[in-house]
Amino acid sequence: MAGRKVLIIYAHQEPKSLNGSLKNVAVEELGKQGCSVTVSDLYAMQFEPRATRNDIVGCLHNSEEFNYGVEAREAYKRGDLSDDLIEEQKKVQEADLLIFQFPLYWFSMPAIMKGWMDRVLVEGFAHKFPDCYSSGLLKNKLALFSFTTGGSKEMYTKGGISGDIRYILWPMQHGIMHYCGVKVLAPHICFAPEYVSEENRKEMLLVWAQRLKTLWKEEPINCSPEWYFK
Ligand SMILES: Cc1cc2nc3c(=O)[nH]c(=O)nc-3n(C[C@H](O)[C@H](O)[C@H](O)COP(=O)(O)OP(=O)(O)OC[C@H]3O[C@@H](n4cnc5c(N)ncnc54)[C@H](O)[C@@H]3O)c2cc1C
Ligand SMILES: [Zn+2]
Repeated sequence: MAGRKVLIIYAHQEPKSLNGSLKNVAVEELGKQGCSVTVSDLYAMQFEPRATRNDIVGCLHNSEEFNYGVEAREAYKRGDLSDDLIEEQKKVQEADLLIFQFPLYWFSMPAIMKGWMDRVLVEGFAHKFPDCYSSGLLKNKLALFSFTTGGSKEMYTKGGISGDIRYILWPMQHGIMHYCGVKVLAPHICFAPEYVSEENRKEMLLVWAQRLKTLWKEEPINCSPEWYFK
């Protein structure tokens, strides 16, 4: 929808990958709609995934015993987080929609993206207990997890060898985004792109472009345990 702001957090090393193409499709389609689209290309940025002392500029709140969560929270209050974190938080703050685009790594997101979650979603910025879930500090935003797999759709079913794909989404969608108050749109999954024909892959990109055309009319999922485990 024209005027909406979208942040794509993208984790793939290779621009020619299917993930790269899916990211390009989103940039193009949302751009056509008049959205302003920003991409955090994590590998290209050489984004630091480790949560360390380096994230805090200047003196520590407690220099005797380092506690990352406490130090990040206090540094956020003082405006003393490292520049890369301040930059990412600004992008998140401005966005109406966050799209996470990545290949599934060990039933999860790649470490570089998990590092983005660990470092950017600081207490005081994204959540502050009891301001979590429906009152999380990033409420009024939407998130969408768009990813590719090695395994087939059949493998990722309840009776399948890998179990329902929704089990994998619980930590990412509920544990991270919902915890921070973000409403979650249905995930977009391209199963096993390496093992299908070129034609099928082109179809996957078309389906994604098609979905994006009416994305702003979608209702968020009911992000509760039942959605994942019933
Ligand atoms: C460390 C690690 C852990 C993993 N863990 C898991 C796991 O737990 N579960 C699981 O299921 N999988 C797992 N995988 C597999 C991984 O999820 C898949 O390899 C990945 O999702 C495939 O996506 P890709 O973008 O990298 O594919 P690519 O190999 O980049 O893309 C597939 C093909 O699409 C082609 N392509 C790109 N653009 C277009 C276009 N516009 N039109 C047509 N074709 C195009 C590319 O050229 C390529 O030939 C793991 C992989 C690694 C490395
Ligand atoms: Zn939830």
